[in-house]
Amino acid sequence: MTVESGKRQDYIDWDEYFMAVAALAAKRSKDPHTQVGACIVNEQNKIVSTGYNGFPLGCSDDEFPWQRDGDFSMTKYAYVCHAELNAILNNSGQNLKACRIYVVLFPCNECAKAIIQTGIKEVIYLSDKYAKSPNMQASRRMLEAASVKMRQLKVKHKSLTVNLDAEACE
Ligand SMILES: Nc1ccn([C@H]2C[C@H](O)[C@@H](COP(=O)(O)O)O2)c(=O)n1
Ligand SMILES: [Zn+2]
Repeated sequence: MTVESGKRQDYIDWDEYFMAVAALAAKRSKDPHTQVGACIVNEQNKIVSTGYNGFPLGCSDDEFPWQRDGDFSMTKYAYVCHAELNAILNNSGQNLKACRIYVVLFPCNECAKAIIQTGIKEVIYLSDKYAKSPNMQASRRMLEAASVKMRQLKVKHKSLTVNLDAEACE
């Protein structure tokens, strides 16, 4: 491989770039246990939308519960809008047909339905920590039946640092 042009060699590839954008979106999540981000990309490798898990508009992060256990209506599970659904809903009216979705955690069954119905053709995920749960199994079953590709991303760069110090850019 020639490096005669002097081109940088340790740049991130498209998959890592879009997954890093998803991971950055996850940093906006207020969920104390699991922060998920998603990034939707079109066939031209342009970002169409991003999202992270959080409560719907008008549902205060300080008033609604972040608990995982107890009565359903007293847990976050009754209220949280998942990263993938937020990314789908945040898109400003573009057709998502043939897009890819990069997501930090494998999509649940409800998000899988939305992914399929919008025409997204590929799910690229990092973690599959809930793979054994019935809702992830249902999700996989639906995505398979709908011929949505699924791929766990194996990255070259496990950690990327973003420097927001203005002086570091000089
Ligand atoms: N693919 C996924 C899976 C989960 N989420 C959200 C829903 C919750 O806010 C959190 C999971 O919480 P845990 O049960 O791990 O305490 O992640 C999502 O946005 N997308
Ligand atoms: Zn979901």
